[in-house]
Amino acid sequence: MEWLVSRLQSFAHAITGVRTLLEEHHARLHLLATVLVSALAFALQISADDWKALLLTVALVWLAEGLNTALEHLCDALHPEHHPLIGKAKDVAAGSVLLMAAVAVIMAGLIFAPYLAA
Ligand SMILES: Nc1ncnc2c1ncn2[C@@H]1O[C@H](COP(=O)(O)OP(=O)(O)OP(=O)(O)O)[C@@H](O)[C@H]1O
Repeated sequence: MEWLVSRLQSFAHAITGVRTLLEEHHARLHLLATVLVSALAFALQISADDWKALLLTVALVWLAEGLNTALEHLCDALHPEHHPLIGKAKDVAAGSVLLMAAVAVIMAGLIFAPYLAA
């Protein structure tokens, strides 16, 4: 029973983490993009394989954004003062989100183009 309560508490913490992530401006943009892309995929009735590629891409963008946000909070807690390495760490994390978002745009183009052209 104690084990179950502890697992449920961990789950609740994870839900809190998702809510905290959604307070971020960029995460809200990702949410909007996720909803729009999913709506388009439903409307175009894309294949199961295309859904798999799309969901994996969306998940990777969320993973990058979540880790970026976590790292920002960690940096701010551990070293609130300005430091060049903190700046570098934040820039690299933000850069990986940017790269992943660019890949996601290309992926969306590759997936949707054949349906839109048909
Ligand atoms: N403590 C710091 N030391 C050095 N540079 C910093 C520091 N904090 C932020 N920076 C620089 O400012 C940039 C923006 O940092 P910030 O934490 O505001 O991220 P952000 O992506 O603008 O956040 P948000 O998601 O709130 O828009 C960083 O990428 C980094 O270049």
